[in-house]
Amino acid sequence: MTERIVVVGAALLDAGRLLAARRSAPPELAGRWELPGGKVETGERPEDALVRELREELGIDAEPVERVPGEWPLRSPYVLHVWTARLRPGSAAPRPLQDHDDLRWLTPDRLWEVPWLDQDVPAVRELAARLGAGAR
Ligand SMILES: Nc1nc2c([nH]c(=O)n2[C@H]2C[C@H](O)[C@@H](COP(=O)(O)OP(=O)(O)OP(=O)(O)O)O2)c(=O)[nH]1
Repeated sequence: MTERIVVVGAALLDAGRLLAARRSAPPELAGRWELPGGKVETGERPEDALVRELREELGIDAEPVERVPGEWPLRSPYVLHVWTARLRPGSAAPRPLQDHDDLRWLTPDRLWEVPWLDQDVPAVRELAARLGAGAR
């Protein structure tokens, strides 16, 4: 059996808004929106992977808050785990430095205004429920 690899995605929240990031690569994912993050490396704690990826991709200093219960399948062997996170005091504002070419802070009523990656929709639905947003 192929080993599964955890991808940590951040539900970065600020003033009740969720940060969505538009992928710039690879071509099959470009133009679709996702939760910023990336693969957990061998021996790395998921929270540490999240902080590392958010620093690399967005230039921010983030604090993981809690794991959102659940696990969502991505392209094999990857599975998505989601953690809520917030900006630490003094952090720079997020910028699309790597992997993304646009960012948007979405209020709960606008969560579905961006074309999420198909495989992210169940996780975003879970976040919508937690944020008290409308269903889709
Ligand atoms: N970060 C992230 N990746 C996602 C999401 N949904 C989804 O299918 N993926 C896929 C895209 C990639 O195939 C894989 C994560 O790759 P990545 O490119 O973000 O991770 P990474 O920085 O660790 O990768 P690498 O370039 O160092 O190999 O998971 C999502 O919401 N967030």
